[in-house]
Amino acid sequence: MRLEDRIRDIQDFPQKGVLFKDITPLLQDGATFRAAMERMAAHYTGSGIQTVVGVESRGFIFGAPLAYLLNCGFVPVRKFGKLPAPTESVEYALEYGTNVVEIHKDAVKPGERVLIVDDLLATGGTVSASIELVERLGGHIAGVAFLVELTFLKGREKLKGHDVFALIKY
Ligand SMILES: O=P(O)(O)OC[C@H]1O[C@H](OP(=O)(O)OP(=O)(O)O)[C@H](O)[C@@H]1O
Ligand SMILES: Nc1ncnc2[nH]cnc12
Repeated sequence: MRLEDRIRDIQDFPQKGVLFKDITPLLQDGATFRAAMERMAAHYTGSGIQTVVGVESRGFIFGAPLAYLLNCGFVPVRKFGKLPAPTESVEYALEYGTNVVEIHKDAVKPGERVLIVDDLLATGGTVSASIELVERLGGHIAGVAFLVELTFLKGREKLKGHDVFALIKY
């Protein structure tokens, strides 16, 4: 099964010049969504991941089932102002704009082996901010996983020293 057959290109979304990779057709097809989750989980079986961190909002779609398959807890990294308890915050730049992400201060314990998950790696700003949040709490980044990597945006260069895995590369 070719996962990329169920990812569609939308030109000039959300702004002119951006070729948007739309993952909704993949999610819509149960067999393809399951195959994607099982392939991602297989990559981390036996790697000792203790917690999966998913990045709002598309990272939640992949992070929660991955945590379930790996028998781990799930921790949300959320956009500014959404988490109710005390948080750490980091500002970052996106392919289109800037944003702030947050994590609950008590969400990760020092030394915990954390896997960060998002749907897509573009410039790497979002995931770098998420790594910083986890590291401020003393967590160990055991891996960073994506459904899609846009290699031409060179986000991987921002993630040097980390184990980066993507199921589909463009
Ligand atoms: O590598 P980067 O350049 O940081 O871009 C990748 C990020 O951009 C998208 O999220 P977006 O902020 O559009 O939010 P969404 O998940 O709520 O759609 C995507 O889901 C990643 O989180
Ligand atoms: N080109 C793109 N397609 C889908 N999601 C994105 N997030 C950042 N850049 C993106």
